[in-house]
Amino acid sequence: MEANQRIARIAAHLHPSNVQPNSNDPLGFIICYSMIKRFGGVDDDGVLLLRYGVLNLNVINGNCLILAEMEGGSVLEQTNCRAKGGAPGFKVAILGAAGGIGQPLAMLMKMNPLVSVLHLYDVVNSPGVTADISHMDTGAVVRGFLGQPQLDAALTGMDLVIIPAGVPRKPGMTRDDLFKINAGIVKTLCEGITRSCPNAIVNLISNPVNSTVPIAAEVFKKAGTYDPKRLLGVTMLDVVRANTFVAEVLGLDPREVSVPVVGGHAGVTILPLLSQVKPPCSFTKEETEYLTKRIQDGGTEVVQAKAGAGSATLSMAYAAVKFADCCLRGLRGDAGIVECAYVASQVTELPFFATQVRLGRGGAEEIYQLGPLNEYERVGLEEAKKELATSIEKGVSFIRK
Ligand SMILES: NC(=O)C1=CN([C@@H]2O[C@H](COP(=O)(O)OP(=O)(O)OC[C@H]3O[C@@H](n4cnc5c(N)ncnc54)[C@H](O)[C@@H]3O)[C@@H](O)[C@H]2O)C=CC1
Ligand SMILES: O=C([O-])CC(=O)C(=O)O
Repeated sequence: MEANQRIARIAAHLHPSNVQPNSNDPLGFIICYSMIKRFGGVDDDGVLLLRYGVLNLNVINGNCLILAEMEGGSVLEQTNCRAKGGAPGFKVAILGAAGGIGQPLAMLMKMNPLVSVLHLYDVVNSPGVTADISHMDTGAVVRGFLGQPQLDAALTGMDLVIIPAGVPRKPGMTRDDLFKINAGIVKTLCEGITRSCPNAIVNLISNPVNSTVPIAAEVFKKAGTYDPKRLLGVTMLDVVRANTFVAEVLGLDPREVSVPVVGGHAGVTILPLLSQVKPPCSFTKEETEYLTKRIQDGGTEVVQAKAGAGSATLSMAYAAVKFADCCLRGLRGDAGIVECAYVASQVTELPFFATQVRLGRGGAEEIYQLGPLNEYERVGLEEAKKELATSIEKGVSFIRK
């Protein structure tokens, strides 16, 4: 029997969750190691013993094997397949999965019933995080990917890519101070997306979001894969904070409060629209000033409290999952999902702006206008736009230069 026929026969006997096509080789398959063992095991020389005969395999330590080009020596690669799933759902990749945000985000996404496959990519420690999270008895299959050579494999076939990769702030820094390092990281990761999953929804967390989203857009434009509806800067943490702080002032449960936060994600560009809070309410001048400042400085509050050990990670992971879940429900076709995000926009004269958007199968399918603003918010809007314009231009010229 031809080697490829034998591989196909092995594959045919496995549950679909244990076998998938190898995107690098049309005749190859990726098969879970545990299944290989069930079919007879691999001896010390890497010979796979099967009912159907013997395949010579070059085993690389790991849990998952890629079978390809079986004649004239085999090619196997590790992809760290640990769990089995098979439930219908979406394929999600987290880039920067071993970081302060990445780890709790990965854990929470593993708990999300809409996720069937979870790819965890980082340049360090992703095998450890993957092994750890893969023991959770939830449905999603988890696979780990380490370092740039595995970026494309991490991204292949993904429906949603969440990016918390990059350095965080230390006290005294602005988010813009992170541009130098994070701009290049975001560029590299987005280039991977253009190659491996150009139709995926992208949730960009890496700071400075006001600039990294324009960077991503330029990378996608350059590759001819740009769909503005599918690129979303994550500003959900501003909304989460606003809901919490407003609820404190009003003496309400934060889950009952909804505050639109528009503009961008840094300092004065974070503009909470307190005149549009639900349930409808009013604030004194002092309350308005206190709340606006606290929401705008929420990130700095955490950076200072962590005193050099990074910025918000746990609340950010919570916010990222809340937002990702909305994106997945939108992809599923659920109606009426509206959240704030930093997107390509015509709401103001700026090319990017955060507002409420309706999430659907295509991503941000509808972008809502700002609605009526009071005088305090109109002044804030002008200030926000000035700073945003500079940050957007900085991101665009990073790629165009
Ligand atoms: N949008 C938002 O609301 C928020 C954004 N952030 C931002 O998120 C980013 C990550 O923050 P943390 O998780 O606290 O930082 P962290 O340093 O704990 O984790 C970052 C991870 O990114 C990885 N990484 C670095 N270069 C990479 C590359 N080229 N490819 C893949 N992974 C790479 C690192 O190895 C590390 O595991 C920061 O830029 C931070 O400012 C943080 C909080 C809120
Ligand atoms: O403040 C930071 O550097 C991290 C961040 O974006 C936030 O917590 O909102």
